[in-house]
Amino acid sequence: MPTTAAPDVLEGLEHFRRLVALQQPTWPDAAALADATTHLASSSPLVVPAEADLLRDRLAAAGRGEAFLLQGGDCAETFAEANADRIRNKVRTILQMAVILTHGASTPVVKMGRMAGQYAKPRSSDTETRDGVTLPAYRGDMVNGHEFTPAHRVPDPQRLVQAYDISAATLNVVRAFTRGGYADLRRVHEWNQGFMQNPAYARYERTATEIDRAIRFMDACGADFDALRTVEFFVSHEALVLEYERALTRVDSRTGAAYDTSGHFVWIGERTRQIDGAHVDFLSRVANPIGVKLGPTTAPADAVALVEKLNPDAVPGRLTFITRMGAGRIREALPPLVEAVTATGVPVTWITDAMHGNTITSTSGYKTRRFEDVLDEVRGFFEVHRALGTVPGGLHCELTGDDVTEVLGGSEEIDDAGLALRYETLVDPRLNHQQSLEMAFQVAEMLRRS
Ligand SMILES: O=C[C@H](O)[C@H](O)COP(=O)(O)O
Ligand SMILES: C=C(OP(=O)(O)O)C(=O)O
Repeated sequence: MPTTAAPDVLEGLEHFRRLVALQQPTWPDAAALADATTHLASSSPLVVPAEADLLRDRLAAAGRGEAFLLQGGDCAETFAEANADRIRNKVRTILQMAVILTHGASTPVVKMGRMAGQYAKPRSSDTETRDGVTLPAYRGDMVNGHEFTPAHRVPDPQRLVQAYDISAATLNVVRAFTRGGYADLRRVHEWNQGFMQNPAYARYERTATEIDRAIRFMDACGADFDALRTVEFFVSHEALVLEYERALTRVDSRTGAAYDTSGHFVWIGERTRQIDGAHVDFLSRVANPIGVKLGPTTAPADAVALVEKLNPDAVPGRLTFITRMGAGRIREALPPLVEAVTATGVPVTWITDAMHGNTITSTSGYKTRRFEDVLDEVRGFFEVHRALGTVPGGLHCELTGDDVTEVLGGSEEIDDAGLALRYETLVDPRLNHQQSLEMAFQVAEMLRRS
């Protein structure tokens, strides 16, 4: 990775500091922050530009309807859970969903984790109050600790370094699982082991058997299966804490362009997508494929302005709009945006985040979502694109590979009381392993029809 760059590129990467950056931690110690970012700036990149370029091509294919993006992972990764078992469970869930989608809809699936960097969260409120005590809100392990004590809630810049180190270790495990034989399609049955006792798993098992039979047939015909041993797997996170993203941005000697090497794909959240804000400015200057979340209040003119600023050269795969409207709003809110953006002639990949517009509080007080609402938003997303003749390019989900009980419904019918059994997320509720597979079966049918 090169260290030299045209001065205007480097200067441009600092411009965000003159703009309003929402949702940033209030770091109490400027010198400690400078130490941490200096350390990060001299550390190795987590991903390299060529990988980001490859992903851009894959997302361009998804935007044309020649592939489908599956992006999933925790709402907020935690340092404590960055162990091989949890990482494997997440990777396996995404691989299983991808198999279901590929098999069900005969479409190549681009696999991407919300992983190896998803350590910072925007919050509705800067503070949290419990029993009369008010402390800074938890903003993700990259910023402060979840434990409700004054010491844990103070933003600590050393956490930026820890986030980098743990992301590097996570990526190492992800690369080992996806390239070292675990992801070999011939092991499609093994991924399901121990999960046979409910309808989603039984249905997965039937899919796996069909794939197995096809592979054995091709094997008998003398096909070469080396390509099945590894899968392409990309990592992504919300580019929220700009000190972290800036410190990991490097200039590519091949082209002189800047790349944010903290992940293959980074996105701007619904709360930080202001056209004249720091986040949009910073990501306009890196060459990675990037995303922007669009919520139900997005005006068509806002979406068009984002297209013009973030993809001025109309590069296919450069810009993904991740819509998160809510099941009740998507059918009205999405069409004007798609129409306005389509009229610009700039290629954009549209994907649905059917989680963030559907958050409710259960009667027992848990932040949750109804599986049926999530599914209905995905349905609405497909309907809108089908009606407009545009392409539903992918699915963005908060999910985990574990048997948590955070989202209501699904074939196990998690109810209000059931939420208490294994509610582990630190911020937003995730689909569990089984709900994720159920979702994939439903989406495969929608994709096949579209
Ligand atoms: O996943 C994201 C959350 O919706 C976001 O961080 C806000 O959460 P909050 O409303 O609990 O602060
Ligand atoms: C905060 C998130 O989403 P949004 O910006 O859409 O609210 C998220 O995806 O973690």
